[in-house]
Amino acid sequence: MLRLPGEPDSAHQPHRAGGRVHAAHHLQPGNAGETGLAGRSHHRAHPRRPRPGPARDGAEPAVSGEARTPVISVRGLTKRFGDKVVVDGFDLDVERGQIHGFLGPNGSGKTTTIRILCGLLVPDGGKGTCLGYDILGESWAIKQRVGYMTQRFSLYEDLTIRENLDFVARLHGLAGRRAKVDAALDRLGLATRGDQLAGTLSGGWKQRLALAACVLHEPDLLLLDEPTAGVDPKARREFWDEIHALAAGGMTVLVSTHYMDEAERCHRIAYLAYGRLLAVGTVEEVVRASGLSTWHVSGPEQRIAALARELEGRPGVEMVAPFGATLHVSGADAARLDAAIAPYREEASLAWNRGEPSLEDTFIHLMAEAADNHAGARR
Ligand SMILES: Nc1ncnc2c1ncn2[C@@H]1O[C@H](COP(=O)(O)OP(=O)(O)OP(=O)(O)O)[C@@H](O)[C@H]1O
Repeated sequence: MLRLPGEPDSAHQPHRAGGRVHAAHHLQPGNAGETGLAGRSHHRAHPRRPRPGPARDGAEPAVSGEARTPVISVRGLTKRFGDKVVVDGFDLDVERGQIHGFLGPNGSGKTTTIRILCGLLVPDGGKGTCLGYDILGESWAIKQRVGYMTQRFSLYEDLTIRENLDFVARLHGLAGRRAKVDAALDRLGLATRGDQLAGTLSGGWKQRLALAACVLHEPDLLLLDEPTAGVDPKARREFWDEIHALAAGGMTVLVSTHYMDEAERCHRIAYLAYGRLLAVGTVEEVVRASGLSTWHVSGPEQRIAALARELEGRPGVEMVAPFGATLHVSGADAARLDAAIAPYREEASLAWNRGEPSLEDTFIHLMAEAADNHAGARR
């Protein structure tokens, strides 16, 4: 399916043809329409800009002066589907070479925002730039320089690994196609398995292949929509090592995820709920800004289970979460939380320690606050 620059997205779901899945919107093997339209040789819409120095895993990337130009800078993005506001006054700045995590509950507007950023959806309000191009008027140029990996595996399962990569290279009109495909296979560690059907790969390998396809044209910005959903921990770790290697080479990455360990591997994160940005910053900044206080209490298993029930719902106690034989007890008002647990502090079988709220605690707290604020609001 061809999509013209700036054309609104009418097909949210990929369509099937001849048993193959075609993600109408993807820019990986994906945006066949886009690249097909480009049809021409792969030309850069703008000269490649300087890339920053290597990023350290989990730390701010080492970026110098000019490289600090934002790759994404948007203000007030708004998108409605019918009478439902799914992206609501969204602001974001992402610097070059950063891995920026995008988190939020199902339906919070992450995919919709990603699709606006790469020019596949036209927002109803707001403005901004992506890779220095206007997201409203220059989506065509943005599409050329972005790699977008959709939630659904959208390569051809009945083509081999090599054929898939070759197909993507053709779509992008890449010069030196064979060498680029060989290099991608090498990098993937699949040089000897190029003739294997993509459909026979495990989930983790499929995702790595999809990532390789996404970066074949060396985009400046990589948009990854839940790329490791359902993938086992080892494969997820390898996938993230690859993301870090790409960022160290200067690629900027915006990645949506539901996994807390993945959020912690990002330089910065943004948390959305009901289409609104509720928190943004490093993991430490987001946790600190939540203002949550947390106690960890451990003791005999049965006592801990009973204590969880007793604490649940007490004024000042927002969350009670068991982790094995330890409970994490949190609340936003430290004095009220302390008062709530005071009757139990002297109990001989219990050991109380002040703890750090986890990122998960922080998100649940943010979500609960957002639900309160939005109760009754028309979404
Ligand atoms: N093309 C569309 N037409 C109508 N509604 C849509 C369309 N695309 C998304 N939505 C709705 O917009 C809301 C936000 O969806 P979106 O996919 O952006 O959320 P998400 O945060 O990515 O969710 P998930 O984590 O489940 O992927 C959802 O309620 C979804 O059903």
